[in-house]
Amino acid sequence: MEGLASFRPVPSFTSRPRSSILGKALNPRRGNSLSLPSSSSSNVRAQQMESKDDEPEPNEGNTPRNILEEIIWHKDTQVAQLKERQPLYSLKKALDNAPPVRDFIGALRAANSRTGLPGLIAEVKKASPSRGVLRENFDPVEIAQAYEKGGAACLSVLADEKFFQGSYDNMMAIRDAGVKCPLLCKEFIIEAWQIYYARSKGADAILLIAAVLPDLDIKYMTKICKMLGMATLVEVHDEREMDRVLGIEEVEFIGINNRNLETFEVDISNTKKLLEGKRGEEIRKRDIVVVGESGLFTPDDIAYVQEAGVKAVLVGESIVKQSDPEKGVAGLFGKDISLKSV
Ligand SMILES: O=P(O)(O)OC[C@@H](O)[C@@H](O)c1c[nH]c2ccccc12
Repeated sequence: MEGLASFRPVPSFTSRPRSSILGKALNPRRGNSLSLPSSSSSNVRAQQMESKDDEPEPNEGNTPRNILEEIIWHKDTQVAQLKERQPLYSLKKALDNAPPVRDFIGALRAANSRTGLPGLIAEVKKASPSRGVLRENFDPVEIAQAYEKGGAACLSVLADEKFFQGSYDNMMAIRDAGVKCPLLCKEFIIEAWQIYYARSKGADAILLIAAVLPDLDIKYMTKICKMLGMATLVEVHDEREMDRVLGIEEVEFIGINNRNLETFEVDISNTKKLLEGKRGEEIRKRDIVVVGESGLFTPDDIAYVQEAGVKAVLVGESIVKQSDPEKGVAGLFGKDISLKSV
């Protein structure tokens, strides 16, 4: 597989990566369906759904097989357009004006030792493909400030517009409003260009999804983040992905998503399963910070994933839905974890 790593050195990166998910079946750049517009892909899907046959339709590689593929497909087209407007060389210049990077992992560790509970990455999330709109009156800055007051160590800000109704403007507005929590840019990253873009918009950390990227890309992108002073949260969902990611020595920050991004099923015992036995041992030995992600609603849920070995949690729905997200944080942990509580 031709990965990003083959395009090193970093500064001259211009080529497009081939992410594993694109390569699997539906790279829109390959085969007969170059840059298929989403409208036509949904037409194809609609036709397939009308089929009376229960057998899965043979996928010609011209329609996404699940939501994650659909998102990645769309992202691919979107990034190509953005890159044209702002090529890497000009993006790199813009980095000089970006706000200084904050220590994302350090903030989580500090919160963990301060409270004795997992550090909270509170997510500024308006909507998701699985849950629809979570909050109608959505003021990202107000929510971010409430999370911070409530004791969140870090924030995650959705940047994807089409599927999550997020934006980079939200991230910048939160930074400009004086919020001190380090920011994770919640985006579907398929190209190194996006990392520079996220940094230029004030991100302190990015997410890499193991289901989307081959190992070489994860390794290469992690190195770029390090060079930029950012943290890289590498997200896994199953044992196979965890083992792949543990095989990459640069990785020091892992998220276990309890939600399957292909089916949307959520099961918080996934965090426990992936931290059992040898995997957990290695994680402790390497002092990797693990984040329990998705589907966490109650103090019992937090205690359960903490017991499993996480030092941090990533929470969106349960706190963003509260009329007062600051109180939502206290409710989630079963106690006041704000700075004023100690
Ligand atoms: O709203 P929840 O269930 O608390 O989940 C938050 C976060 O884990 C989830 O938004 C998430 C985790 N990994 C992702 C990758 C892409 C988009 C979203 C996500």
